[in-house]
Amino acid sequence: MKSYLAAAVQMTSISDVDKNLAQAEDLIQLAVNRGAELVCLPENFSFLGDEMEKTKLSTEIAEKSEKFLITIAQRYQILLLGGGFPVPVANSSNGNQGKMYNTALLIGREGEELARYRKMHLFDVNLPDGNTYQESATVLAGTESPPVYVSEKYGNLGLSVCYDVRFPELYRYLSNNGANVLFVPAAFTAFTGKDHWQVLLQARAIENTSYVIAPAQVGMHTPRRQSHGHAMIVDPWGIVLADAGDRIGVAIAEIQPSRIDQIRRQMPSLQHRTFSC
Ligand SMILES: O=C(O)CNC(=O)[C@H](CS)NC(=O)CCC(=O)C(=O)O
Repeated sequence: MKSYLAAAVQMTSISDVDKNLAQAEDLIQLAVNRGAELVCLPENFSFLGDEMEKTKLSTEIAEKSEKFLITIAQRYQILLLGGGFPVPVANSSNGNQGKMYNTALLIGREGEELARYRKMHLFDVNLPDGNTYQESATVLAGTESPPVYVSEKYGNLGLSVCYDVRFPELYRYLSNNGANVLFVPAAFTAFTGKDHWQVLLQARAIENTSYVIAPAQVGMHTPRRQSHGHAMIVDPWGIVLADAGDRIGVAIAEIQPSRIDQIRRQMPSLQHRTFSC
């Protein structure tokens, strides 16, 4: 496997799907012009706004998001991760009427679906800044373990979404299943992000001796909702290779398979595990 460039996109999504997809394409084009072969979009890339509006529009958002990912992956001949968008729950029964899965989708260069993951951990948290988040009001938690897409060319790509990053067992599962590049697409809050975001990403990278690619939302989405930004790529030693800061843009870094092998030799902690819970 040769080295290649990966990009973590940082954008400010709002409640206008077409505008968001146009912004996403601009940033993808920027990344491709700089040589990226794997491009990752954050959670809520196609819609970030009122939860009720999201529920109402979920069929349209899902269709437009999937079509966009397929078209753009083919157009630019890249691997493209859509880091999270709502997909209505099929055959919903009893309490699940009208709910959706927060879905991440990885698409290949020919527009083929490579992996799909439904966010397992839902963000139901009251923050001290007065904001309350109740993701489970509109979203159903996924019940299938996250996938690892095994690729000769790009490494073994493990999927996750945002709040999942606080649950190290999910990433241990991914690395147990061969993952050495971990995706953490996010819309982290400004409040939690300033203290937790980078630390959590570096921890997941170090403890799994894996690359972490973390695209992010940034700035104000609604008058009350602000995201932390700092889309980044972390190497398997925990070093931040690229950080998009607090503006719209892309974080680009080289993924080197030889570096994964080298660090796993230098720090063989994955081989020294004795404890299982
Ligand atoms: O609210 C929306 O509009 C869309 N949903 C999200 O952005 C998701 C679920 S609420 N956000 C997170 O998971 C933030 C996690 C986080 O910030 C942390 O773990 O600290």
